Amino acid sequence: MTLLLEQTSHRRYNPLIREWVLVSPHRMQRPWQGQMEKPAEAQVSAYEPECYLCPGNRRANGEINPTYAGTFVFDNDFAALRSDAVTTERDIEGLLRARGEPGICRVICFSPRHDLTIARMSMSEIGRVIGVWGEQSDELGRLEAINSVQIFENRGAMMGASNPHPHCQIWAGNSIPNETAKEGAAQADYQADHGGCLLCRYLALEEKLNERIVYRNEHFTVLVPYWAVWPFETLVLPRRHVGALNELGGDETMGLADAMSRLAVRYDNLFETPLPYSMGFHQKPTDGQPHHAWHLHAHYYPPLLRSATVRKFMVGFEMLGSPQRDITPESAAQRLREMSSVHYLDR
Ligand SMILES: O=C1CCN([C@@H]2O[C@H](COP(=O)(O)O)[C@@H](O)[C@H]2O)C(=O)N1
Repeated sequence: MTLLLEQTSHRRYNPLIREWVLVSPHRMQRPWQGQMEKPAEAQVSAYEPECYLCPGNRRANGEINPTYAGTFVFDNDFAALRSDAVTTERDIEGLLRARGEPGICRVICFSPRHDLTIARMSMSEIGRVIGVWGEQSDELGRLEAINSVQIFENRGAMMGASNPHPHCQIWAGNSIPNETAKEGAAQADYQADHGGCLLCRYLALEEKLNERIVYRNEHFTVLVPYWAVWPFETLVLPRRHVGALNELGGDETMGLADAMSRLAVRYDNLFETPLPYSMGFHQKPTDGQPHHAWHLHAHYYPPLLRSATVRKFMVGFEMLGSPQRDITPESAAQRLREMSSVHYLDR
């Protein structure tokens, strides 16, 4: 019996970064005697006296947080990018190259409540966070030295979050980072070669095939991309061709809030644990170019593979060859679709 291509080891192409992923659907049965992760606990107290992000508390640099009632934005006390970095360059024989990278890093607390997460916040609370993302992107993007605004959330200690208080980060820099540059070039080339938007065409194809859709509303679609690398990786796409968060209309903002909430609830229900992930928005660069081809989107990269304690590692072949995944994107999407829309803590 001849196997279908997707039933045995095969590669899938990611047109956004123009790289290949190895898919091994037959591999999930392998025994695991490796590392077992400590499952994340749902936070139970709405206020933690020792939390650097809770309202009214002292941060590590000695500053006192305001007793904020909604969101709270502050410049990162330990910023990875500094606004006083010089933009000189060094080039030794074209092999040793360096250049200064000025920028601004900020932290956005989603809520004064230490125990909330996107999965547990109300639509209006999430909508307010999205509004702040748009305002911050607009403010930072207008600065001469800023050409890229990267908003991202590391959720859970497993994904490097240094604090469980609901928050995210913004790194706004002078240069366009690697992944953003790759995706921008692929979208621009696709537009030039095919006369349309890569992600508009991809979304239309996925909705026609209906094999990897997780959730959709009038304005946003959540799907497991055909080329997904992380087991339950998802892509969140606006249905309208829009390039940045600050271009979303009011209904679209609430549509994004709905999509993020529904996805986060399904994620937590997957292994009945607050699912760790790193997520972020890819918006068009703020370098003053029009970037007509750019289609705003969010990537979610959760590391857990089979349970609350077994994660996927990107090591070995993934570091030396190409990313590899076991379960197929289609089966991951089906698992997420089947999850209840009621959070397991509300049952
Ligand atoms: O007092 C503090 C604690 C944490 N932070 C900053 O908050 C950020 C928390 O984000 P992460 O959980 O993704 O690490 C982190 O970058 C850290 O530098 C402060 O700026 N001040």
